[in-house]
Amino acid sequence: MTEPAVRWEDASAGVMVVTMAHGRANALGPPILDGLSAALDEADQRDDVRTIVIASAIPGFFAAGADIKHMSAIDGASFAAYGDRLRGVLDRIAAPPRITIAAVDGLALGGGLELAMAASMRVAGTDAKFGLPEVKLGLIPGAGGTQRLPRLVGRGRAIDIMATARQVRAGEARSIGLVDRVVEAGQALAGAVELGKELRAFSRPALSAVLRTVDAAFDLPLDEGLRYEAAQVQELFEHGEAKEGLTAFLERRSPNFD
Ligand SMILES: CCCCCCCCCCCCC/C=C/C(=O)SCCNC(=O)CCNC(=O)[C@H](O)C(C)(C)COP(=O)(O)OP(=O)(O)OC[C@H]1O[C@@H](n2cnc3c(N)ncnc32)[C@H](O)[C@@H]1OP(=O)(O)O
Repeated sequence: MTEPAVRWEDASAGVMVVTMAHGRANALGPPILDGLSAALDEADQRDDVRTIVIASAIPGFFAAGADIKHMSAIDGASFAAYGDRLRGVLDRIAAPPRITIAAVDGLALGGGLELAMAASMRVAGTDAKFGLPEVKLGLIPGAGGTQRLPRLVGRGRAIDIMATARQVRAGEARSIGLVDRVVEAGQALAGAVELGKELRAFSRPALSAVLRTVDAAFDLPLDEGLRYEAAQVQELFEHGEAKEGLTAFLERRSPNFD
């Protein structure tokens, strides 16, 4: 029996670990997209899943990008349909309410980096390398890379990385904002689960509001963004868990967030 391209398991503290294991490079073809979709469906049906960690079991690879073997064999209509499918899965990973964390050891290239950038945060081992080498194929990133990379690292660095097709090592990725935490080689999954467990102590509505308001900062003019932030914090104060958080502080105890 062939191993599933994607499997998932609970890691306690509301963390679900989704692991990709397809072929030699986790090329993002239908098996991985079907698996990621199924894992997200499972998480959507469970109220106890607060954080999703996405990792790879393939040595040396997080994911090497969209499946070139498939791409070379399809027509424009299929390319468009698959692109919509791939972007749809990544948009689900990016969307609140859950925090998603990409655990990257090895290579995250093309769609593999786009997958990692769709996550809320990225934890990388020192062996991780990142790149958007699509220009080598006569393409550009087509699953959010041209939109999410500049938001993370700025216009100039994004053009540099995409135009040179170069690989960015973990240390540089951390220094330019592409990666949030760097851990020892091979320890990205452990580091990402640890980060997910840290978040368990905090209010889920507040964490979800962090995602929504930060994303709004890129989509709204400042004055509208400030109004959106004000509305979100008011909502949390009146209908969220702020009363419990504020009371717990005054009573010098840990808050009991749901
Ligand atoms: C119905 C499905 C349709 C899918 C079509 C997708 C449409 C998508 C539309 C939207 C997206 C468009 C924008 C494009 C996004 C992309 O991601 S394009 C791909 C970007 N990635 C790359 O260019 C990386 C390509 N790989 C490499 O450069 C090298 O493999 C490596 C990563 C540097 C590793 O080199 P090395 O260590 O020498 O190992 P290899 O022998 O090269 O590779 C090991 C095996 O893995 C296979 N492989 C590697 N990458 C891919 C890939 N992206 N797709 C498919 N297969 C890949 C490689 O062929 C080897 O396989 P075997 O020969 O069978 O061992």
